[in-house]
Amino acid sequence: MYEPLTERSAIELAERLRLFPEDASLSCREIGDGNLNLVFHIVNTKDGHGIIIKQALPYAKVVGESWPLTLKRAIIESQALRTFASYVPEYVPKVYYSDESLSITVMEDLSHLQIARKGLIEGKTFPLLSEHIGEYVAKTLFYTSDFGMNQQQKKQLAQQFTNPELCKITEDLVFTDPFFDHDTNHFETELRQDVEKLWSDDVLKREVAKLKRTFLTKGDALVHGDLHTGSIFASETETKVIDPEFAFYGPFGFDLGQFFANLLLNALSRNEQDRLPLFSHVEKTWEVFARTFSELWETKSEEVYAKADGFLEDVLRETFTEAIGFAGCEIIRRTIGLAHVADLDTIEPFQRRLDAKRHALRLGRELIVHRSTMKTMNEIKRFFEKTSLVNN
Ligand SMILES: Nc1ncnc2c1ncn2[C@@H]1O[C@H](COP(=O)(O)OP(=O)(O)O)[C@@H](O)[C@H]1O
Ligand SMILES: CSC[C@H]1O[C@H](OP(=O)(O)O)[C@H](O)[C@@H]1O
Repeated sequence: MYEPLTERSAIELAERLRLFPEDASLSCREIGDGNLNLVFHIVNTKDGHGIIIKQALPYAKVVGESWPLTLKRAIIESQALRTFASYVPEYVPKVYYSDESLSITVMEDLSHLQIARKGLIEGKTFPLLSEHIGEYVAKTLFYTSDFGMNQQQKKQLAQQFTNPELCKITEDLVFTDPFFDHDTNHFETELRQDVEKLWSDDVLKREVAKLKRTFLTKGDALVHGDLHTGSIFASETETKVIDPEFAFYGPFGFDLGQFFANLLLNALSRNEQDRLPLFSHVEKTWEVFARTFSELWETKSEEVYAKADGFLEDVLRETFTEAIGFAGCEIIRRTIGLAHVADLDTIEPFQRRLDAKRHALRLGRELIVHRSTMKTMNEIKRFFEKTSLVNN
């Protein structure tokens, strides 16, 4: 049954599904710019109305057929979008249709918005981004956790979202390969000395090992699993989170950590005077997350220990520490691992790019190693400045 779609067969599929009026005149373009999947944008040229058909390939697009990858990720993605929509419909695209045998999700066209990473690289700030993402993360985590849903149902949901192949990608590419001399890594020859220093840093490795263990074992809630700024569409007023094919039952701090890291990666690409909006986004995301999660905990939790003195504070503290450590791993892997980010890779001139990447490696390390002693999110700015010192 499965066959990769073409622009022609994607239009035929849209017609068969009757997603447009009978007299529509459809055009289609494959616009996928991610690492893994095909994305078809189909538009009715008569009224400009569009839809998106996303299809998984049986391999990782960025590497090719030599890296086979489960098609099951498409059904995980459509089910995750639907699950998240039940808690935060305003922050996810509508799913119109999905088909497991074709590995497709047909969804709302968000082309009126811009991928946040692209906008941030252009210097935009998206004023509501952190407020929206803080609320999105708080609600999706709380409502899918043992605090916000029936604990028996949670176990069933966790089973449904068992996602071993995609988790393995993260275990390798985020938590392992960048910290060893592995052939998936790639980086500028000029960074070799800095990278080798990292590979021989036993203090760092011990801390990354603990973070990897947390990722492997801690099933707090249904996490998005790949919440970087390329997975977020935004405008001045709207925010939508796409691409949850890495969703699984993971630690509370994971999505926050990925998001913080990608904000900081953008800050690393900017001149000093233009970084403040990114630090503000990090602080605001945490503030909104902690406030929303606490309100839900106090008003909606059915867990008897939710009322235990200090328990909420303990959970928030643990989430905060995890998020900072995960952010450090994500910063390092996006600098020297397999999957880079345009924020760093497009910095010109070359010397400035190298400086920013060295800064990224120092910042990532400090966040990982000192995560337990950090008390407030505004300390991230202090670490950022401390690690920018040229003679560091
Ligand atoms: N709902 C959507 N509306 C408009 N464009 C989309 C939508 N979903 C994805 N895209 C486009 O396709 C690109 C790749 O999508 P993404 O889900 O990130 O794919 P991958 O899983 O391969 O990373 C996005 O960067 C965006 O340009
Ligand atoms: C071989 S997958 C590499 C990388 O790609 C994923 O991101 P995306 O699908 O959003 O481009 C994920 O971050 C993986 O770690």
